[in-house]
Amino acid sequence: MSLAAQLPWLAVAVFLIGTPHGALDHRLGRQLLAPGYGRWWGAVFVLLYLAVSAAALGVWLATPVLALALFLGIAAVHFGEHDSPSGHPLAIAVRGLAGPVVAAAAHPGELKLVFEWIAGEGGTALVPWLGGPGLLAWLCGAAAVLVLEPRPAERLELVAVTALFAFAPPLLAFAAYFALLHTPRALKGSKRPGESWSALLRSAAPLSGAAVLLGIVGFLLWRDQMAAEAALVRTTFWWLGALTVPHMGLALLAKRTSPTAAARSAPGLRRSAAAG
Ligand SMILES: CC1=C(/C=C/C(C)=C/C=C/C(C)=C/C=O)C(C)(C)CCC1
Repeated sequence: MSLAAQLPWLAVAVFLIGTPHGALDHRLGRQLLAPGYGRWWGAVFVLLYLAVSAAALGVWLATPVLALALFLGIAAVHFGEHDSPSGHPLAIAVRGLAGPVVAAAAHPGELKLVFEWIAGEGGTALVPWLGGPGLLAWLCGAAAVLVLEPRPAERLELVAVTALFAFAPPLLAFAAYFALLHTPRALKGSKRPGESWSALLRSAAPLSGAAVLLGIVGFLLWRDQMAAEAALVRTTFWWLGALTVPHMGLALLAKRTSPTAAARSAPGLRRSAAAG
């Protein structure tokens, strides 16, 4: 499948299906901020969230290659925490890095082009690192997880995700992983006891709309400077990067102040908190 043909899938997976799972952050924000700021908690939340996102965007603008490397690392922790039930650091690293490392080994040419779109020409230099030494280290870690992990479902999921990134082209593989595995699981973990799916999605609607609007603005700004394909891919991953930083920071803060409250809003943390 050509890169251009993968783009609609990427856009649907990220902006339509994936957005609501981050757009529930205001619930955690309220728990954290309402006791101190009363009815002003919403304004404080929006200001802090935007400030952290803007700082993350600043890193993308100032040093895109470093930002891409950091993004891959941060995302690995995010995905690994959500998707490895054991909560063990090795399992987290192996699950979280499966996509970048396997895609770099199996589809180096295509990934180089995608990284060039995201971070400029320098971005391509990350691919041989990921697909060479990265792959070797990852294979050792994955072998250890497969031997030591007692849950067949976790072993099977690791094999399935590896196969997905090995056989499907990178952007399509990411779209499938994000829309079919990561987002449903994260949304399910955010559901409060007794809450219906429609109530959950209604609660995510305002911030989802705002976030998608930001994405559209980003795309229109980049579109003047590069081809539409590159603008869409750059916007998508910069946008994900800018929103993932406050999203994870909030979950971390909540975990420190109240592990049970955090567990209700962030499924990855529930597992880690439960694990210790
Ligand atoms: C750029 C890129 C990749 C990495 C994507 C990442 C790291 C996404 C992170 C998303 C997050 C953190 C979402 C939060 O909800 C892949 C899959 C290696 C291959 C295709 C190009």
